[in-house]
Amino acid sequence: MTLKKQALIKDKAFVDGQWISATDEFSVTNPYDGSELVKVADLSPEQVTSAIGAAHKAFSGWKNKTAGERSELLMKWYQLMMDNQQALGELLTEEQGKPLAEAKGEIAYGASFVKWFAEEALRVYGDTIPGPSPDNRIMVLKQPVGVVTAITPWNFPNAMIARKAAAALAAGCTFVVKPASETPLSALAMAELAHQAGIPAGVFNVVTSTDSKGVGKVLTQDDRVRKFTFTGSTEVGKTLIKQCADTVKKVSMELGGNAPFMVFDDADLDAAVEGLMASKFRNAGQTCICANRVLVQDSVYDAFKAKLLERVKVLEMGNGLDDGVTIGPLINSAALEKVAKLVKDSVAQGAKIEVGGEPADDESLFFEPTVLSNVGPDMPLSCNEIFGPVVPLIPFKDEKQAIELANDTDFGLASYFYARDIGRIWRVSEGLDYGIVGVNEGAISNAAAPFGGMKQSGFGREGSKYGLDDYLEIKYLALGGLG
Ligand SMILES: NC(=O)c1ccc[n+]([C@@H]2O[C@H](COP(=O)([O-])OP(=O)(O)OC[C@H]3O[C@@H](n4cnc5c(N)ncnc54)[C@H](O)[C@@H]3O)[C@@H](O)[C@H]2O)c1
Ligand SMILES: O=C[C@H](O)CS(=O)(=O)O
Repeated sequence: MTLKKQALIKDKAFVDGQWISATDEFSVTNPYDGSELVKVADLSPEQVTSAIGAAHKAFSGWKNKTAGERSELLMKWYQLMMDNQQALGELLTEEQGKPLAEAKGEIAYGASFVKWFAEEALRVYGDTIPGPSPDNRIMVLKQPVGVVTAITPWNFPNAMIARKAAAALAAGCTFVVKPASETPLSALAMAELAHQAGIPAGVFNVVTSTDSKGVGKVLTQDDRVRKFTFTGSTEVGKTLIKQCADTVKKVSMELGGNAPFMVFDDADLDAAVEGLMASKFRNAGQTCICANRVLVQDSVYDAFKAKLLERVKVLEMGNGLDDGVTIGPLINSAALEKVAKLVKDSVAQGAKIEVGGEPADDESLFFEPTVLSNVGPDMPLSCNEIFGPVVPLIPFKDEKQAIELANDTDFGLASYFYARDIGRIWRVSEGLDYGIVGVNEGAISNAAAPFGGMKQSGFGREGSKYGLDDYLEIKYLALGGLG
């Protein structure tokens, strides 16, 4: 069923199957021009506690549905998302800024997790294990952990929620999410479609609030919550992990990144350029898996740079709703200032701007698509997650140095390299300390694959057959007296 976009724009939180208001409201704006889209209910921590109560109340009914019943409801949710891909995409572009083609792609990507886990819901298998004696048997049950709470970021306001909620609901858990206050509309539209799919009250709840810290404490410290999952910065993730400790919650963290993108002398340079364009400039560089450091072997450095500059120079900034626009605005002024400072400070240390290098103008949130050469591994652009459309080119001499440079970071989420020698492909793939390695591939996001990081990029995996594990308890039955 296709809805008009207006029917999907919600200004209240969704709790226990009801749209609820609050004493205060906050404004949601379009980052393209700063215009206000809508004012949304600004829930208090007390109201979020009530949302947890609703999820707690709904848990028994939801976990006692059959796997087939949960699967059917998730599949209906999936279909409604796809039926409304255009309207959901437009809504996402307006609140987040990414080009409409990317936004519609995100809707399909988020929906693919709902479909994937609708199918995985039917495969929550246990074990029978040979017993220690003739009258004993060992059995393993897998059961839903219970109430799950989540906090998600603004850069993928649909998919980061779908990736968590679909797994949680498939496992039989109930779910309360606080989306980023920059981009709550996509989450609220998802709630409307969950309701229309017939997902019962209290199973999927969206709490909107600007009180991140106060609401975060509720979502991480309420003892009725058995699992907390977060996607966002490493700094905030560390705080939230600590807040979960007192009630010993299961925790999963999808945090920051600093992805190396390596081009070896045996790479297909045209393919490497296309792979870099796909990875780096998606969402104007505002993704956790964007190529962040581009390491190019000396002998192909100039040829690769020339090919890259040709592609970057034709990128088009503008309103994401307009045809042909490939680069949207950054999310806010703080993000723009951060990117500009990283570039300025790196230039001051010797980096050379080949194209771009500045905010597009004095009023908007656009940063010019940028390439810098002669970037050192210790410069600010190399040591920080850029989160903008900026490519730092870093030369390297050999494979050993490339791997050392790539691993020289506290992060371990995504990495990429282009090479064609099979021995090199195995050596480099096994030598990289990252949860994800793109080999001759710059587009790595897929619901069938285990997404997640190592080191300070977090722990847990989302998507794939592994994605349900974080939402299940393993129960061991020791069966005696069977002789
Ligand atoms: N690993 C992944 O899958 C993934 C995906 C997207 C973004 N990220 C990371 O997220 C960061 C960018 O997103 P962001 O700016 O929204 O991150 P952020 O950590 O600032 O915010 C993420 C969410 O946490 C909330 N929040 C902020 N401070 C909080 C606090 N003290 N207590 C509770 N909640 C709090 C925010 O309101 C938002 O909803 C980048 O580092 C990026 O790499 C990682
Ligand atoms: O920003 C980080 C996201 O996890 C990237 S993706 O949506 O998984 O591709």
